[in-house]
Amino acid sequence: MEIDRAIRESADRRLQTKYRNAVYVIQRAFALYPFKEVAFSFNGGKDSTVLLHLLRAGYYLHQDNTESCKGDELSCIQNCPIRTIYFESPCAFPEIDSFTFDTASMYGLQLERIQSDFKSGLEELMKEKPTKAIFIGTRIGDPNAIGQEQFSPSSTGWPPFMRVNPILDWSYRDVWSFILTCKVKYCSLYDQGYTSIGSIYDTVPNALLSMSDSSGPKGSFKPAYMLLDGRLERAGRTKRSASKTDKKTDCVATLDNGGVSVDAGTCTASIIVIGDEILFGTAEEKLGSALCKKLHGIGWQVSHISVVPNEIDSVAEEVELRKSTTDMVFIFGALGPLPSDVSLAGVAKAFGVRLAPDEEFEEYLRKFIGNDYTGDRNEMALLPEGITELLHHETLPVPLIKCKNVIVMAATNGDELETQWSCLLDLPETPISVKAPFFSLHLTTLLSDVETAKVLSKLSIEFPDIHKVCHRNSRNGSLMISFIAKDKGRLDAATERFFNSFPEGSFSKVV
Ligand SMILES: Cc1cc2nc3c(=O)[nH]c(=O)nc-3n(C[C@H](O)[C@H](O)[C@H](O)COP(=O)(O)O)c2cc1C
Ligand SMILES: Nc1ncnc2c1ncn2[C@@H]1O[C@H](COP(=O)(O)OP(=O)(O)OP(=O)(O)O)[C@@H](O)[C@H]1O
Ligand SMILES: [Mg+2]
Repeated sequence: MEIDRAIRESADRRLQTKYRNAVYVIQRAFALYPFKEVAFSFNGGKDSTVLLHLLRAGYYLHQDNTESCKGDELSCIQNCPIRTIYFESPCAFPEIDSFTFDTASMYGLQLERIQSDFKSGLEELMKEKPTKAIFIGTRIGDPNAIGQEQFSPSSTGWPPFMRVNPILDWSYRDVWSFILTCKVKYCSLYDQGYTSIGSIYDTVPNALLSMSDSSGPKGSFKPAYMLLDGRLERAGRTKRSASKTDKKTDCVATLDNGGVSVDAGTCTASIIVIGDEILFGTAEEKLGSALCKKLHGIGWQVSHISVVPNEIDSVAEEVELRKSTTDMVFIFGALGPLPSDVSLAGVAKAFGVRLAPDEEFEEYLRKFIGNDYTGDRNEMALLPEGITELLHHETLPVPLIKCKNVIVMAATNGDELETQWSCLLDLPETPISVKAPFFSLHLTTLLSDVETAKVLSKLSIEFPDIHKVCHRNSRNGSLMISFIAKDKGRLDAATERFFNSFPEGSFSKVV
């Protein structure tokens, strides 16, 4: 069978492994479900094109080989008459439509064209023809891949079937290595700079493949397989706005402040420090406090700093709690190859996903660590599956890791934090938006706690929006009081009311 032969004859060990694993998943599915109750979701895209040929290989290997291919060329090519569903749309590219139809007819696929949306289309399909499993070309990194495994039951609210994702762990590069190694046809749009294809309204060629600057005529693009950084595969897809349930929408409205974009509201952060060394008293916690200062400096409010032991469950519990109550969670510590380095496992557990090898991160580590970095199963390259974004800045040897609204900081001291923080803010698409600043007034007084307490309590009722922070450095020394707020007018009104409640000269301002 030509696909199996092409892969076996190639010298690409990585591709051979990916191929073997995907074909194994396909063979398992063919063994588990009756062939008539299995469908292939095919849309002419590159991922489903790869899947088509894997299915042909998997079906060929699953069957008695002599049965399925008797030397007749046509029967060998059309060896997998699998039910194939295509959800048609008036917004699809004509090139996608024609490639889908031509390919289905060339390989003898039993095409079922569906005119409604995915969910209602599948509901209808299930009524007409029992369907137990559907092969889908979803890959890690696709927005809908989060939490999926190679076999994942359809979601609640969807008709019941098994989603079979044989190429879930394939990278962008794996997809193109397969297509080019097997020399199979693909949709012509990929030769015009499209790297991931949605509808005609939300898809343009990937600007990273543009040749207008140097190598080619204006307005032309290199083919999709020339894209070096697979993470930018969806750069030609216009972004959807954040969902209403996404807490980050609180931070969306922006004011323009002399060229620096400043968000109007406040964002909240929590900081989790993972450190047995702190809990055992052998080291002091410094990074949390330093980051707190930095966040305050850009108008963010830190609502919680915690120190947890180096245990997966403790980290997972804390992350789970904080990720849903604050806009951003920052984690320090427990990052690396040591047994105590549990931060990423804790984050994965908190989000209910597994740790999976990340090819891009692996490459950064290999460059950074060099010869000591061995094998593609190195544990340091295992990242929470489907939720990880690498935040790369040219100053950093290895990108920072962001999983949804959790950022795992690699800093182990103040200097490193300084660098990573600057890089984080300097990213073109930084997840940390600068907010309107806090205004504050800091005072000291020799008045007793009892004398000030009553006035402060009354002030809290009238000015609940003003933070009042009181502390002392010694029991007999002066009391320090800070008033902090975003609204300068309210801050002035509150402090004036406060001053008026005491004899003149009771307070000194601290600059
Ligand atoms: C055959 C098939 C099965 C799907 N099953 C589910 C599902 O069980 N749960 C779900 O939330 N979405 C399901 N989807 C929708 C996909 O998650 C996703 O929204 C769709 O592929 C569109 O991707 P896009 O928004 O990136 O274009 C399914 C889609 C297809 C084609
Ligand atoms: N209109 C559709 N009809 C049938 N299956 C679809 C459709 N849209 C998506 N799918 C399924 O979802 C998978 C993932 O879609 P996705 O758009 O990410 O990949 P692709 O279209 O194969 O490649 P690309 O990322 O280049 O667009 C497809 O491989 C296919 O299995
Ligand atoms: Mg697509």
